Amino acid sequence: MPNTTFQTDVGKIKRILLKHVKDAFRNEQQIEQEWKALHFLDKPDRNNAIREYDALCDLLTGFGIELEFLPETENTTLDSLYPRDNALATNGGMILCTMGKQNRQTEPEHHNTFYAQTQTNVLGEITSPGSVEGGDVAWLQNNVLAVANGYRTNPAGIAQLKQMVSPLVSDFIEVPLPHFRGPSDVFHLMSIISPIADDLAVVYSPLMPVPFRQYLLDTGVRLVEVPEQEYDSQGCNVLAVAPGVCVAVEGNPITHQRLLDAGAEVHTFKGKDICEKGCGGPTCLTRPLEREVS
Ligand SMILES: NC(=O)NCCC[C@H](N)C(=O)O
Repeated sequence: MPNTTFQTDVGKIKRILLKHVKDAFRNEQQIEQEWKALHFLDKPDRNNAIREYDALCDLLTGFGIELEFLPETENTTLDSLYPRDNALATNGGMILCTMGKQNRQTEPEHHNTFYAQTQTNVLGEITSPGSVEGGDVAWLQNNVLAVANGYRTNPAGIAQLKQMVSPLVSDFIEVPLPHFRGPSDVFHLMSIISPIADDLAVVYSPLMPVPFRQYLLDTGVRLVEVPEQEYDSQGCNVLAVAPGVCVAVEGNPITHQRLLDAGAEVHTFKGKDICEKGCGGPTCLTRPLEREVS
């Protein structure tokens, strides 16, 4: 029997937490009121977003993944579509985040309710003034946790996280992020890397700190480079549903071909209204809860 683990971003996903777009984008009025303030690139079309989201759910179900859904909530914004950012998965339990983006502060409490209802263990919570967003945290091979230091995840949050996970990890790597487009932009660790298998990752090298990129190479990770023209269309944000098996948003043909050339399997979905406009790819849309050790 394969073992379950929470400390990988590439093991075969057994159970995943989502927030359906019909519940995150509750109605036209909410979309109209929020999209500019949240820095969406354009106003989402709710009906098309629902079609795209249902197709993504079908794709995930096709891999035998058990889907769980956060409920509709009055006090969350369009950004609650991206539950990866609200919580981290560890073998000691889930860690609730404190969001760096002010308009997302209420999202983690709904994860807490869900975890209580489903008897999912919670290890702890990042508390203010610390902030950590799940998109800034990735598991690498050999139980190494990489955490970005940027506009969404700050040193106080990193210190809390480090203390919480120290008995669970073999190493804890801090990755300083550049300013790039500034604090209003969404720029996470997973904007520059998506682990695909223990020895394979999709990366956007122009924005990677050299020591982090070198660490990956030194530990035997092959890098699939995202070209500049596919960065804004979430080319670098790819969800591994099993080692070497990827789910990616349509429209990044160069990255996808490079993944195929590296021996990966690529499954695409349409993400104009659920990915591109809100600046969140498939890793952001999903909070894997359990994976299998490969
Ligand atoms: N992990 C991610 O990259 N999440 C994307 C979140 C997008 C959302 N519009 C945000 O600004 O937080």
